[in-house]
Amino acid sequence: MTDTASSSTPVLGAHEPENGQPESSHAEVVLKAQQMGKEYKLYPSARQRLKALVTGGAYHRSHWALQDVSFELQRGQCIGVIGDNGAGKSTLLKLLAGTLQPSTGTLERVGRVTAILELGAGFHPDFSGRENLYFAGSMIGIHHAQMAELETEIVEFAGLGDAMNRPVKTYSSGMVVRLAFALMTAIQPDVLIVDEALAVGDQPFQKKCVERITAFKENGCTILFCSHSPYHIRTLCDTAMWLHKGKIEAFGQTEEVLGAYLTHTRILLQEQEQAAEPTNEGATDKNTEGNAASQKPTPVSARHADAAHIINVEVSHLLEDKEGQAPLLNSKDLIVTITARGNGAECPNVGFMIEQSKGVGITSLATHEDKASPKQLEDGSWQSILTFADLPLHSGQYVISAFLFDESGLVVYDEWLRFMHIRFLNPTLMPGLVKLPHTWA
Ligand SMILES: Nc1ncnc2c1ncn2[C@@H]1O[C@H](COP(=O)(O)OP(=O)(O)OP(=O)(O)O)[C@@H](O)[C@H]1O
Repeated sequence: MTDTASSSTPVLGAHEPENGQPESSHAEVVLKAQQMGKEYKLYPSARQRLKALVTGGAYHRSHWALQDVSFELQRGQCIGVIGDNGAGKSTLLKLLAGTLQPSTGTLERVGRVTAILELGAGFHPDFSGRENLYFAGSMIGIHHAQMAELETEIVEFAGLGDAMNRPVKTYSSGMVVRLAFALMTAIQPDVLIVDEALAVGDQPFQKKCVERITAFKENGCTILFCSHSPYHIRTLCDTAMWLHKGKIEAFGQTEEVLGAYLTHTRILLQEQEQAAEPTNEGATDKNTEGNAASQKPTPVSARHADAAHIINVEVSHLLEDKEGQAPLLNSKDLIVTITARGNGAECPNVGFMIEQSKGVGITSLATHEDKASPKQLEDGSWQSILTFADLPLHSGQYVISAFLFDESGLVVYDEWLRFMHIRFLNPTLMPGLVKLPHTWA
């Protein structure tokens, strides 16, 4: 694959203020992207690429790694960038670092931007670690005299001992990370961009890096941090950006965005597992055929031709479906309004059940059990509004059912079995299914 928009890509990069803009501690916004996009041009062969260069013709296929990305970063913010493989994270970081140019849109940056991207690629493999400090340092604007002052501190942080005098090509990837991180963070930048660097180092070194990043942040440095590790994102970042297929899917408080992303990954995993398993679910549950259409709320008439009694079940605060996903409950409270018709003047009872999407039951409730009869409406129908305040479920996908019983609660008149799938995001991320009432002593 080729990128015609970029020339050779310096991967350890630090950039001085652009447009002659002075570094200012008053400027709150340090990075501003507007409708930024990145197109990679893919040529079927080197010959086609050459032909395109010579003739100016279009012999490529476009691949938009990023599209319509707009956001602002403020001084002192620490942003975690998350997303599936190929979502566009590295491309975004390279654009922000200035090692790639956007194909569309604009990017404004203030101050010194330092990026730790593909580690070690800025080092000369035949030079020793120590020589590389001067070599790679000069490429990021640290001149010889300044490096002589910084050298001791960098060598100490890297903790490579005598290996500093060996050629970098003999280093393990962990050793390269140590050297690169120590060098790139020797001078605090205004914006620090880190792409997965911490995933390579060992635990004690990761801790040192986290401490340095935290200290930078406290000193007002803006940090962009791409990682597949929810732990690191949560520890370091106050804000998170979820990139999905080259677009911003969510941007906001870390817990919320991470929660949404983890739910997405769990659902993906579940779908992959289901696709891998031979399924006989259809035999056990005729109402959930496992396709996206069966997960959408459907009017009763379409659902059960013979369901004469339950007129409507409405769940409040549901966000619209996205790409065939179950709708998302956009509230901490689950509020369900069940409207039903009884038998003549009889006051019926209604029931409600929540299950995990795979059919693991969580709770079943009924008005006759709770001694909470439905209220009669003017048109003669009956209505119950069920509220689960501060829903104690963990993030995940759930399926709900509604039932209509007779006055005694013994006869089932009608049922909407697993008629609606919903997703719920609990901002607190904990493993498990439900947060049980509890006390600590
Ligand atoms: N130089 C390139 N030429 C063509 N396509 C590219 C190039 N670099 C990346 N891509 C494509 O752009 C998309 C985004 O890639 P990118 O590396 O930014 O994703 P990512 O989110 O960092 O993925 P990962 O988590 O796997 O590192 C992918 O489809 C990738 O195949």
